[in-house]
Amino acid sequence: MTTSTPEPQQPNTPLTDTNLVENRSKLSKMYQHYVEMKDKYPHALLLYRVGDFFETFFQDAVTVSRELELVLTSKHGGEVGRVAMTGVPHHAWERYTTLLVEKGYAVVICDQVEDSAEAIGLVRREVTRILTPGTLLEEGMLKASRNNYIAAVVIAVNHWGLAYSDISTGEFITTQGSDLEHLTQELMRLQPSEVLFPTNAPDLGSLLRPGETSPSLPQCLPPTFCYSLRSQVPFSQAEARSKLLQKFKLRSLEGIGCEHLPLAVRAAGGLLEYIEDTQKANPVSLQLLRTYTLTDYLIVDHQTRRNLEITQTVRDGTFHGSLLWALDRTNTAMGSRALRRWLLQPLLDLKGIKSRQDTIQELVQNTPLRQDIRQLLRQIYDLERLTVRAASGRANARDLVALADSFSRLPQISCLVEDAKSPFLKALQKVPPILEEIAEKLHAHIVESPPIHLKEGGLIRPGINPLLDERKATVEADQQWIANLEVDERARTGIPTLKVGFNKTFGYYISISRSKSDQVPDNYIRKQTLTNEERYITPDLKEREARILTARDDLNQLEYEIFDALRDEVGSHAEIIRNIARAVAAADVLCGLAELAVHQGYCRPEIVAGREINVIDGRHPVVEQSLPAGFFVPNSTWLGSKETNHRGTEDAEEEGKKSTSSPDLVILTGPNASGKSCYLRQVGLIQLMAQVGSFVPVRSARLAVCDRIFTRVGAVDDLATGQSTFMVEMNETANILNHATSKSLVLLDEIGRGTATFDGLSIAWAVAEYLAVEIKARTIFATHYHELNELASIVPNVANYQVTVKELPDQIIFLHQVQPGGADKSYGIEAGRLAGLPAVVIKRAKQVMGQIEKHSKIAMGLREGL
Ligand SMILES: Nc1ncnc2c1ncn2[C@@H]1O[C@H](COP(=O)(O)OP(=O)(O)OP(=O)(O)O)[C@@H](O)[C@H]1O
Repeated sequence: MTTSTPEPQQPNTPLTDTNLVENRSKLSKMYQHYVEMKDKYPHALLLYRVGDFFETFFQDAVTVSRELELVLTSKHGGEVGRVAMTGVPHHAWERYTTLLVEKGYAVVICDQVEDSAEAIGLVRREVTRILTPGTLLEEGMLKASRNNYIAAVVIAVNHWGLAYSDISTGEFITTQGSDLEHLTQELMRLQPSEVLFPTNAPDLGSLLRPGETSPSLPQCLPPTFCYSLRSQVPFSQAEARSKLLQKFKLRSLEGIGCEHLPLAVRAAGGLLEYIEDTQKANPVSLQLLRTYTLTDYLIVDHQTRRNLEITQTVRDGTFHGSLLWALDRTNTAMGSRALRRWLLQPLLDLKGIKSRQDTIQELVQNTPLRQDIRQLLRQIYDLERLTVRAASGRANARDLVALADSFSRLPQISCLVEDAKSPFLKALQKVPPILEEIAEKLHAHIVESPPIHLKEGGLIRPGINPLLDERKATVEADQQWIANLEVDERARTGIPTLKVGFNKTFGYYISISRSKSDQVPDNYIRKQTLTNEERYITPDLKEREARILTARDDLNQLEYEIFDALRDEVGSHAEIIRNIARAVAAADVLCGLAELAVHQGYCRPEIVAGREINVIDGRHPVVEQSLPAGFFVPNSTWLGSKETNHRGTEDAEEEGKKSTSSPDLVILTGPNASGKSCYLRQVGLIQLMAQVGSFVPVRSARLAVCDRIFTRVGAVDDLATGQSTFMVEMNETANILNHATSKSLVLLDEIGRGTATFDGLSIAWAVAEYLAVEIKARTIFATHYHELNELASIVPNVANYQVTVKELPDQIIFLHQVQPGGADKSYGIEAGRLAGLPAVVIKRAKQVMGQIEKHSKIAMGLREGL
């Protein structure tokens, strides 16, 4: 972000930059205060409360007017003349602020903190909240089905620390690593809305919007995120550590696993300081910090996540058509967020995978149990976010009723799972009794449909607080007196059109048409004359009115205090609620996966030791759902097994008994659009789903756990980094060859297409050979280079498969079947014909191909040492 020297302005044009105010004492008092506040937050937009509006002035007014398409106007700012101004109604601040934050701005809310009627001189205003993309808590600003992460990064040479939090759920996690590439990958997994980075650079304090760069940011930080450049101080080891100890009331960080991870501690401490700084009046309630290690999870890098379309499609970035879309049958917002997290972080740990599988299996086998739990889950609100709102004093009465309603469902769920055997259902067998007590109390205290506003009464039921009831009775009696007044006075005065009314300026009044004003009794005091009516008050009426107004204020205050105490009580049990919320979220994910398994015919994969990937009749979970039922052609996969190989052919049972080994690397050929990419992704998705603990779209499967899944799919120019198609392809391939192990699954869809045919073919050959011979990674290599089929005759752990088509005289029928053997034709010219290339071009292409085939003889031969 750059700051430029402002241009001098014409004398009569409104000031659009605080830096243009040469003598601040010439500003009126309110603007002097505004400018003082603005100095403290030069990189944020300052929304300043003036009466019923939040107003922005000077440069902020210009920005807000441009970004929100609001009228830019001006106001008198004292002796300096007019000042640029854009305002939004105060009750709609959330809507406008959300738009600004979504555009990557930080917004500072400077609100009135005293009643303007009681203020002596300038109304006191203070910063009550700073909103940045990563620190949102307001319900309307967050997406229910995904976490809103804020991350902090500390880099020391080649090592890094990364802490992240979703303050709307209280999740707070840290880790440390030694390869900057891993840091990039973690950030890409998390997709944080904001990343803090400590620096001493001059642009300290800036919030860089996506795409904006700064020399302070190291290359490994992807430019697609918002970055907050923060001071180094809170990120220092001493500051950060003591901040964490103090926050979590600990004597050492040993118990949470990061005492010896200085970079993780620095990132977490710096993040905590920022979170507290932005929340001001209502400190956020965070869970105890947790430490994790990257090696605890299956590594799925960003390219692979993208290629396998885990959370969004490659083509247009939509959720519809992604794996998450195909698998999500959850019934709660917590479950939906958890499923996303699980898919982005599959497991390596066999025990973890099996306990998820056991739970799904129990739910698949017990349909009434599954359906009853799902029915109850639908009635459970977002416990995670509601709890944070209660604990940070932000929940309204509807939030507390939602919590109470949800707590009341928990004992019903626990009854349902009373006899359950699997770990995730057992976790719901015991509901902490305190939650039932809280639910009862909340239901007893708060009315069934409370209003949104907390300070206007109508929250608390009668019979809860004698003082409250007494005051309510007095107000009601006085209101009744006023209600009767109209009837009584009509009788007394004999004026049938007499009315009692109320307005904000005069309060209650008696209205009489002017023609009858001569019949007005002596005790009426005239207050206002309109065209056709006279308005009067009486001392009695004013006395009642004063009593009602004061009593109503007291009443509302008392109701608020009772509510506030209830909210605090709920907040004080945040930890207990969170534990149950976690259990509910997991149960929801697993119920959803079980439901999916039943409806889509998924099976439990057998997770085995070793390197085997053995799938009988696998299907692509997303493509299958997009096609009419029964249209998807299942295909089997056999990789990496040294022993029994049970194949998915007709005589599977027979073959299953044979003791043959399956290849490590498969060369997959087949015409365009025959289904190679689909098959490749299907294998990756089945493996990933299995490591999430889900059932998978197969007839049966034996799968060993992978340490990483790599994909290299398609060819796209990376315009953002200015890299050519071929360079992107080579970078990705290099990354695979440098990191894959014999426990990895590598899925390659075309290598070497972006360069001259022979260069491309040579690279493809060498890459395949290296993967099979040196790394022995389980690999499927889809290619149009049939020459690669020769590799199988030279290298023993390589096999050829093809996606078959049926060739008719004037068309090709796609069978989408993967079978042993290599395709001898690519049908590329045929595909061109189908796409509508002119007949003369097709004819000529066939001639040229004939010539090339006649003269070309490529002999790969043996690699040295083979
Ligand atoms: N097993 C299958 N059953 C039914 N339809 C399939 C199957 N596999 C693929 N398809 C359909 O065929 C279309 C083309 O598949 P895919 O993109 O995988 O072909 P491809 O061989 O990779 O083509 P290209 O070589 O041009 O990239 C898919 O969009 C899908 O609808």
